[in-house]
Amino acid sequence: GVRKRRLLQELGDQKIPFKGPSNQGFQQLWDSSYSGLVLRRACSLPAELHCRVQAALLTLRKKGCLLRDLVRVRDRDVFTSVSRVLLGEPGHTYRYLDTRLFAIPWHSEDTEFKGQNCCDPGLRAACKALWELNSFFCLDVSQLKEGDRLAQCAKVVQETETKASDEADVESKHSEDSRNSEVGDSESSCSEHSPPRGFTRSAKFNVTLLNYMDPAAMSHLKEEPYYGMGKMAVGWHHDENLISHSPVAVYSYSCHDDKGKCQHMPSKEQRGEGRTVQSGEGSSEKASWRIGLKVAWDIHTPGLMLPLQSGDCYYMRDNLNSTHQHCILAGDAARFSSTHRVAECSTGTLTYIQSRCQEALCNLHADPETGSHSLTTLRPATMQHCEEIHNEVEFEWLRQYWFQGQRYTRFCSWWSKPMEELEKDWKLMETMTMLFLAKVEEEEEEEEEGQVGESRRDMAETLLSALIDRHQQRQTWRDRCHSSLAQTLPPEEAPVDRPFWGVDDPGMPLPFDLADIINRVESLLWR
Ligand SMILES: O=C(O)CCC(=O)C(=O)O
Ligand SMILES: [Fe+2]
Repeated sequence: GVRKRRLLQELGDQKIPFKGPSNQGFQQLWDSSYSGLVLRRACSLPAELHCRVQAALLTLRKKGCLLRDLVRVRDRDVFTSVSRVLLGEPGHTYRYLDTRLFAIPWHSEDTEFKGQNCCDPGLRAACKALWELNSFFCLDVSQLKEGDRLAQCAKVVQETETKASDEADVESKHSEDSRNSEVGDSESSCSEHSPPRGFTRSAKFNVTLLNYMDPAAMSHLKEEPYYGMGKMAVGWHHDENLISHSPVAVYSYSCHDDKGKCQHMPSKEQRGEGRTVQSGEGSSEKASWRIGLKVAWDIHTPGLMLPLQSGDCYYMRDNLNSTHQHCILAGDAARFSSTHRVAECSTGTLTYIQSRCQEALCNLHADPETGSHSLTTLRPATMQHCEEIHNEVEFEWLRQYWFQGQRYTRFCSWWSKPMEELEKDWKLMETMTMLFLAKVEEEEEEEEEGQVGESRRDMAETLLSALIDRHQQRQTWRDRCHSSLAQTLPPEEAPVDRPFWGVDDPGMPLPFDLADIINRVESLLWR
């Protein structure tokens, strides 16, 4: 907000310079200020992998899995301009812009045997292809060395300089690249004792966030404001929710018109870097997609702009993501990207939240005879812990999940059962809060006026702060669900405000609206 405004003010009408491959000093700039960026040209990936991945992306589009997210940016609801879907390790989630995405599990070799039937064979095959790409990236990133990076950089310049050259020239470079990418070859140049500078520890990418956008279908794309790089598909940002210093690997696929055909090697007319490039027959080339990079909060270092051909990959290594921002500049063709990440999942997996629920429910005792419930302890610290878990499961899981409508159950039922179970646990926690409240109010009656017991005050305060938090967050989710943007969604994608129940629902221990209860507990504390 403020920092950004100040930067734009300082800049006035001027633009900061940036360099692309055709500019003098591009390579030096890359080496000096963007050394964490690595480009892997399409030709250094196995051809079958390209074919499977590209077919998978088209399948996911055909099935309608890619959807725009209704995220929150500075307290405002906005749709992302790209459509997305998350794939990843079973039970993993990825949180960005106040939105938790739930991964469709990629069906790797080992999970296949467990006979899961959560999605149809076509979708399963697509997920598996992206898992294979993920495995390729895990290995490739861990093998990257300074030498490789420089070799790759040299090629960018080389290829740009010879852009007007014929196919034969490109063919020869392809074979050069595949030699370089052989494991044995690169191992021999590396001493085991001293990993070269810039060496990245082996990365285990646990999710990939897929992006898709067809610029032709977008009525308005923002202009890149600082450098004048052109129309942005994704504005300047750091990737959120990652293990610090972990790499990000991106596969870029721009699909040119003949659909379904595997085009991992860009044809001649697809290699241009911008509209300015003209090819032989007088037909103007299509503008390519580009990635923009800038040093965060710096208006002196020139920006870097890197055109991507279909099938190209890039890595953001080391701390590039934290020291720099990146944006995606739209080309003419529709484009997919698969962005592989090491998500920070300490509080973001299904097993994590399930075990949290178990912790809370330890404090709830069910009488085996009557089935009636009671609390095991009333210690404020324990109760606070339980109420926090209650809020966590409600707002970080249930409401996040249902806010995204039926989108998960439509394609893949993997999350359905776990979500039902989490909701059952949550409902037991509603019972716990009800019992806790009853205790706080009952002891009130037993005590003499004017004498407020310390422990009761503690209990009431603990309860009150959890209830206020819950009340406010329920309101925020109600607002998000009923926003004018949410109304524009078709029924199957529309946000669902769940859990929600009416005032006279006999199955629920407490009302949805907590205003009355909050008032009661507050007035009890004021005595
Ligand atoms: O599409 C890309 O190349 C990267 C998109 C991106 O920056 C993101 O999804 O965070
Ligand atoms: Fe990003």
